[in-house]
Amino acid sequence: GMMLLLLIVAGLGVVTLLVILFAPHIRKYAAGGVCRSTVSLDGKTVLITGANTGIGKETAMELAVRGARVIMACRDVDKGEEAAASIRAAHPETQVEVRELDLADTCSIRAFAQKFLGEVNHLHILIHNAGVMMCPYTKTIDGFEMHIGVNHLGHFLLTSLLIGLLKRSAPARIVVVSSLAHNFGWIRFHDLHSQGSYNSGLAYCQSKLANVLFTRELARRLKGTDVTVNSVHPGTVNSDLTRHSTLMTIFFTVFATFLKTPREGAQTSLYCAVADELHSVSGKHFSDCAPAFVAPQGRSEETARRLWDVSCELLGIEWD
Ligand SMILES: NC(=O)c1ccc[n+]([C@@H]2O[C@H](COP(=O)([O-])OP(=O)(O)OC[C@H]3O[C@@H](n4cnc5c(N)ncnc54)[C@H](O)[C@@H]3O)[C@@H](O)[C@H]2O)c1
Repeated sequence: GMMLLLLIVAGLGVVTLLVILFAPHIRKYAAGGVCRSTVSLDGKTVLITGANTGIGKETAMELAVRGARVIMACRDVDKGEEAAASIRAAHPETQVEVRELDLADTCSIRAFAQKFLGEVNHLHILIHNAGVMMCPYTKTIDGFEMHIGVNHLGHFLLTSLLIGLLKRSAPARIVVVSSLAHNFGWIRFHDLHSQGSYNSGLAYCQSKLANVLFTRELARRLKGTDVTVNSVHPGTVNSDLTRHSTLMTIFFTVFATFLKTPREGAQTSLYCAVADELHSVSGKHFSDCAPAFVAPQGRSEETARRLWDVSCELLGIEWD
């Protein structure tokens, strides 16, 4: 017994030593791709959802530094203003503005869009970044399950309201922040809102698969418009996304060295938003600033069309 304990302790010691020794290499690997484009965004307008924290805030800052007017659409305006102030403090020349948008409320989305359309003449880059992960079972104001409601349906409605403006501003790009988690999801058409049974992890995966399918179908419909749309896996990023799950929070804290920083996590969104070589690439999925694997269920045109129709029906909109 004593011998075994000693062996375990020694083993753990060796592993710890190796991790410490190789930490810089692990960091380098975890950091993943970097957006190397130097494109300037002077005169361009960018809209990004959930921009007051994590990946969204870093994405907003970088695009603003490149000269764009960046509109940060946030559920909590005070937190949004705080984030905007910290961006301005670090980069006084930037143009960042905050607007209220709650993706869990279609009235808020419509009010936001109406105001936005009255305020801006162009929209060149739209980034669907906001997301909720593994929250307890909750419904949006409109009665949608929170993950599918915010991560997919909210962004679906927002896009439908701004698509005319994007087309008029072409060339324009849409970036949908999905996840590797889409691999573990499937669209439960018989119970999209998990009323029968709820698993917060699966509900998240379903919504991130919906992001991939939406990207695919929207790209098909936008052919010939010079508006492109691509989806992104940002990497495993040390952010507040895990706030609803104690287990995930512990996991993310323990393995922090293996994770990307929000700044590193923003690179693939930035790449899809600005890289010259992607000017006519649409309907694709990216990770580490490179094309990435899409699960078979994310490649099904049939599922993508069906989800499109169901989404229109749930939102009470016509969009063809
Ligand atoms: N962190 C990761 O490891 C990881 C991995 C894969 C994908 N992602 C995706 O990246 C995106 C950004 O996540 P993050 O890691 O920066 O986490 P985060 O929690 O810091 O950012 C999410 C943002 O979405 C906003 N949001 C949530 N509900 C909203 C609502 N109803 N209306 C408006 N805004 C709302 C939050 O306020 C927050 O600002 C998410 O879509 C997430 O699914 C993250």
